[in-house]
Amino acid sequence: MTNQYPIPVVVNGAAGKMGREVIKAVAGASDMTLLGAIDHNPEVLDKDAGELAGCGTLEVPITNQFEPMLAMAAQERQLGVMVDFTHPSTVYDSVRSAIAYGVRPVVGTTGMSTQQIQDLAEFAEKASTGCLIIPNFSIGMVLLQQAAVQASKYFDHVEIIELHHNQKADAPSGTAVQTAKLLAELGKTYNPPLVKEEEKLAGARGSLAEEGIRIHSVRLPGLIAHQEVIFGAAGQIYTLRHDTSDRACYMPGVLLAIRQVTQLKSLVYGLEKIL
Ligand SMILES: NC(=O)C1=CN([C@@H]2O[C@H](COP(=O)(O)OP(=O)(O)OC[C@H]3O[C@@H](n4cnc5c(N)ncnc54)[C@H](OP(=O)(O)O)[C@@H]3O)[C@@H](O)[C@H]2O)C=CC1
Ligand SMILES: O=C(O)C1=N[C@H](C(=O)O)C[C@H](O)C1
Repeated sequence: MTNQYPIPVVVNGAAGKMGREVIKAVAGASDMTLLGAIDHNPEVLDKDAGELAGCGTLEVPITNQFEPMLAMAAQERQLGVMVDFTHPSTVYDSVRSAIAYGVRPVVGTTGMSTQQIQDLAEFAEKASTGCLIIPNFSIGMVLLQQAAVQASKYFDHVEIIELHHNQKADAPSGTAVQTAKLLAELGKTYNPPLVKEEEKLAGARGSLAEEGIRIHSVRLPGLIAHQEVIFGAAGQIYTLRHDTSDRACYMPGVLLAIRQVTQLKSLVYGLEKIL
C-alpha cells in the first residue's frame, strides 16, 4: 500500500557523519519529507540541515529541542519516523521517548546492551509501535553474515576482526557483536582450546563474545568500517571481508527501513529481516 502523504522524518544526530548522509538521502526521496533535524552540538544550532549536509537549503534548522520535535512529528497526518545516529550513551532514552510519542524509531546507533534492546522490544510491543534497530545498513554486510552462517556449519574455528575509524565510541562494533550472535545461534561452541593459553598482555586475544568467538577491534585514522570473519581448519583458511569506502553505502538500507517501520507494530532487529 502506498502512502498518500510523504513520510515525515526527524533525524537525531543530524550534524554527525551519518546524520548528514541521512539528510541528503531523505531530501532526495520523493516519498519522504525532512521534518526536523536534531543535534546537541552547539556549533551547528540553527544552521540549515541541508546546507550542513551539502545538499542545498532545505529550510530545516538544526535544533536541540528533542521532545518538542517528537511532539511535532506525532501530530503529522502520516506516521512520523525518527532516525537515530547519535551515541551509545543516549540512544536508549531517545528511542524510548520516540516510542512513547508514537514516533517510529529507525536506529543505527550501536552500543546498546542486550538488556536495553530487550526492554525496548517489550516497550514497543506494549505500545504496538514499530521500531527497527539495525547495526549495519549495508547489503554487503548482510551477505557477509549469511556466508558466515553457511561456513560455520563446516568450520569449528572462527575469529572476527573489525576495523574502524578512530572516532568510534563503542568497541567491539555493533556489527561484530551481531555477527558473533548469528554464529552462536547455530547452537555450537567454537574454538575448542588445544593448549592452556596465557595472555602476556591483557586483551591480546581480543574480547570473548558468545560461544567462544573472539572479536578483535582495530581503530585507526584512514579507516571507515571494515570486517573480516576468518574461519580456520586443518590446512585451510576461509576469509570473508567487507569494506566500506563511503557512508553512502548505508543509505538504501536506511530509506528501506524508514518505509518499512511505518508498517510494523513491534521491534525488529537486523536489516536481513526487512529485505
Ligand atoms: N547502523 C549502521 O549501519 C551504522 C551505524 N553507525 C553508528 O551510528 C552512530 C553515529 O555514528 P557517526 O555518525 O559516525 O557519529 P558522529 O559522532 O559523527 O555523529 C553523531 C552526532 O550525534 C550528535 N549527538 C550525540 N549525542 C546526541 C544527543 N543525545 N542528542 C543529539 N545529538 C547527539 C553528535 O554531537 P557531538 O559530536 O557534539 O557529540 C554528533 O553530531 C554510532 O553509534 C555508529 O556506530 C555508523 C555507521 C553505520
Ligand atoms: O561507527 C561506525 O562507523 C559504524 N558503526 C556500526 C557498528 O558499530 O557496527 C556499523 C558500521 O560498522 C559503521
